Amino acid sequence: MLRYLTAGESHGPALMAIIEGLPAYLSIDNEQVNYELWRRQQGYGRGYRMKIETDQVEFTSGLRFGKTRGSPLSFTIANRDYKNWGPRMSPTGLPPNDLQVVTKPRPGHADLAAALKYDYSDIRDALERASARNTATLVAVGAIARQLLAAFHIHLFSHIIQIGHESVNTETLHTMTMEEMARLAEQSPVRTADPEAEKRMMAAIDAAKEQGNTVGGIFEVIVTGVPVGLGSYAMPDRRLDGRIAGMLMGVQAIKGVEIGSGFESARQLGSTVHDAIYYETQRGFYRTTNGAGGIEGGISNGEAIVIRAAMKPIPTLYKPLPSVDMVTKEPYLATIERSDACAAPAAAVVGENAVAWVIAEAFMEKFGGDSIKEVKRNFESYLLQLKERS
Ligand SMILES: Cc1cc2nc3c(=O)[nH]c(=O)nc-3n(C[C@H](O)[C@H](O)[C@H](O)COP(=O)(O)O)c2cc1C
Ligand SMILES: C=C(O[C@@H]1CC(C(=O)O)=C[C@@H](OP(=O)(O)O)[C@H]1O)C(=O)O
Repeated sequence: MLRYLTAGESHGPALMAIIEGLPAYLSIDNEQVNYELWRRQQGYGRGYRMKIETDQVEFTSGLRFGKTRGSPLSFTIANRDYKNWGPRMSPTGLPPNDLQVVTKPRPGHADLAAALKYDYSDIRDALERASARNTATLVAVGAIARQLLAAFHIHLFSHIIQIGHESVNTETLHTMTMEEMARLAEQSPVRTADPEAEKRMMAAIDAAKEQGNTVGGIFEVIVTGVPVGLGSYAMPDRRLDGRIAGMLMGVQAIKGVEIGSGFESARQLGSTVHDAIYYETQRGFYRTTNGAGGIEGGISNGEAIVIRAAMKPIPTLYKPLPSVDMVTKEPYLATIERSDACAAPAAAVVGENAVAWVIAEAFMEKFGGDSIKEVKRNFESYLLQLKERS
């Protein structure tokens, strides 16, 4: 069983994670992990904080000479901004005399609900962990899972399909191969594969920013090379679609997830939605469409897994919505705080790595072994079983 746990506050000394259950002798390239962390920090619309941070993973256990040893793997990612917060975020000691507690909750953030739930007198105790800063650890965890998947030719990419009202032209995307889409998205400041839409999307972000506003978006994650058979219909919590959706909804500001034709499938007739099954001796079973998005009955069906997630606009607004001070109960207009105007391109990278984790978990459940050699043996034996049926 593969599992992980993360810890860390946004302006505390560091973020950290422990991963347990990786097979021994899996090669881990720390530069690959750093590359994913770098990708998460990019994206048009990000705020000043991203200029302060240069996220880098520092492994502290579980790796020797770049290979896992079957023991828990742990790492930290330093918060460079901590030096600017020092005593105000010190894990030990007393609060400084000049500490200003936060009592003004931002609509759309965790502030009010969390302060009431945990009985906090300082909203900072909520926002530090609620902050999407910790998506850095999630990305690093996913980047490690991704290296396991790559050993079995499973790959992922993501691209933005909508920012505010501006969406990609699906006709344009249909003329491209997945490799082209991935390459174009990688080069785009908003991570979209449609160069025409890119201009409109950047303008939408600029317009929101100028108005002291924020804007959300939709990203798509595509996973290729997943064999038939990950996940199960046997119990709801074993369904691959449910696990992917749960993981993505676990990311800050993600408010909707769909697999394949998703919400659109509710508007279409069954004959349009479902993917006909064909057979040829050379190819075995195959489909010519993928409305199911690669998952049927909670099980991967061998097609590419296609997932979309919707991100709401960032809650911290330069022109804030009305809210009430938790102590005085008086209405206030919040003081201006630095913030992202749009973080959907960054969220796409988070989504991609978060999905990698879920696929790796399901993969290890099916083919799990204590060494990478054992996992490969299990995997290859299953491929032979599939071949016998085709
Ligand atoms: C990559 C990323 C960056 C974010 N940046 C900010 C930000 O700068 N300011 C902000 O108020 N919220 C930001 N958010 C969103 C908040 O973290 C999120 O809305 C908040 O934790 C409340 O959770 P909820 O939206 O899931 O209800 C960001 C989210 C992500 C995924
Ligand atoms: C730090 C990150 O994102 C942060 C997420 C975030 C929030 O409220 O979610 C608020 C902002 O934090 P700060 O107030 O320190 O600028 C973002 O910068 C990051 O992505 O690494």
